[in-house]
Amino acid sequence: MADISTRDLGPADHDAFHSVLKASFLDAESDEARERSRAEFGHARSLGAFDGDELIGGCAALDRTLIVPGATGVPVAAVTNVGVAPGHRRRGVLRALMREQLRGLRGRAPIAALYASEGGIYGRFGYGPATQQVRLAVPRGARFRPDVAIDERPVREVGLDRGLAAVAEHHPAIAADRVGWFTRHDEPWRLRTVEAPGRGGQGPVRCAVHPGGYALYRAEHGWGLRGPSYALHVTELAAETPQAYAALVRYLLDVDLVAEVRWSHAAVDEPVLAMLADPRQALREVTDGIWVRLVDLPAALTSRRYPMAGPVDAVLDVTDAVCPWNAGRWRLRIADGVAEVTRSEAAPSVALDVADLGAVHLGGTTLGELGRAGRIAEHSPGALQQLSRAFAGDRPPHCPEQF
Ligand SMILES: CC(=O)SCCNC(=O)CCNC(=O)[C@H](O)C(C)(C)COP(=O)(O)OP(=O)(O)OC[C@H]1O[C@@H](n2cnc3c(N)ncnc32)[C@H](O)[C@@H]1OP(=O)(O)O
Repeated sequence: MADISTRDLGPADHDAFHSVLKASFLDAESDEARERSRAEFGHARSLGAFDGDELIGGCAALDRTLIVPGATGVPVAAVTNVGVAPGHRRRGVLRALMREQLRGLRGRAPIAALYASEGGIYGRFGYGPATQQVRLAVPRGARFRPDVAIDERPVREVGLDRGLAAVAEHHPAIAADRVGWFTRHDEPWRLRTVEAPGRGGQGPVRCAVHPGGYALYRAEHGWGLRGPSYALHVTELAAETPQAYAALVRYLLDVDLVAEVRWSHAAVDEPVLAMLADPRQALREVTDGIWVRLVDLPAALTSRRYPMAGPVDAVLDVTDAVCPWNAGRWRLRIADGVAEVTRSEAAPSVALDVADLGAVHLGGTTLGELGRAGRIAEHSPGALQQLSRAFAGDRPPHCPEQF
């Protein structure tokens, strides 16, 4: 590692960074992908690792706003594009990048969030899995329960411009109380989610709009001996009322040629699950969603609310091997759902790692379940249960967006 250095990347570094990322993910390079990447690079803060003059690894962070418990939008560093060239791995390059990135994020965002390519990587850097997502598949024509009300106003297929106008119209109101959703004002989302070519045989993004919401989806063609067996892949389906949601799902479930409608980022409590007459028609696979890291512990814990909490006065003894400014004892007082966090010398109520606080930050994972796994030491009887309730949310957090 002695010969490895890190520094911020500027526009002149883009092409080398892009090549490292493509090599890291075993992707082919193309002019189109490079130009899309250049546009996104302009919105990100990117960091490179160099072996001499050669760029051999990097990572990036986008300045975004995330809805956290209490329905507050807080700044978050959305970490993405992490890669180390295949010939330079397992020599500590990622470790150097993560340390430097987190040092640089201090003072800019109280938390960082990312999707992990592999589940074994990021816990050691203080990230904890904070949301879950569901891969969901529902067969064409699956019937709704008779009591499901559908807003009968029509769903229409529209072009991308009108589809994005519908997103702009509906998304702010829908996202406002959805913990784990990003606010949507930004080009990176459009570049990554809408304009990127479909993977695995999926076509371009199509838009279906309803007066109360929208569906963005991609079609994957398929023809079998018994006839067509297309799949529709939902990129994002959001509606302001259950009736408008039902109208959009019904529309997708009834498209001709299609065998199955699939979500890759559905919520654990995706409403369609409770709408089906036969819930077994929905096949589900649950995976981790976004991982959260407290960059600045007191700023993070005070930037969210604790709607489920009674009064709390506890001392947390926190380990943080990567960001030493978070480590040590913190007194957490919560009153009326609002937290105050100060340094403390008092005896700890519980001892835990900063990654555990990241995991519970959005109110999905609970301190109780981490405690039952032996990850949290309780020094004051009852403290763990009290804190577990305080951090919990009333609905599973969910991030519908890949970044
Ligand atoms: C947010 C995102 O963008 S996620 C995308 C991450 N990128 C990828 O998956 C692309 C393919 N992989 C890579 O580019 C690289 O293998 C990386 C970035 C995952 C790791 O880079 P490296 O420089 O090899 O990691 P580094 O040597 O710093 O390892 C640090 C630690 O992580 C561990 N580690 C590294 N990669 C992995 C892995 N894939 N699974 C489990 N542990 C891992 C190392 O063993 C080491 O452990 P230690 O703390 O016990 O010593």
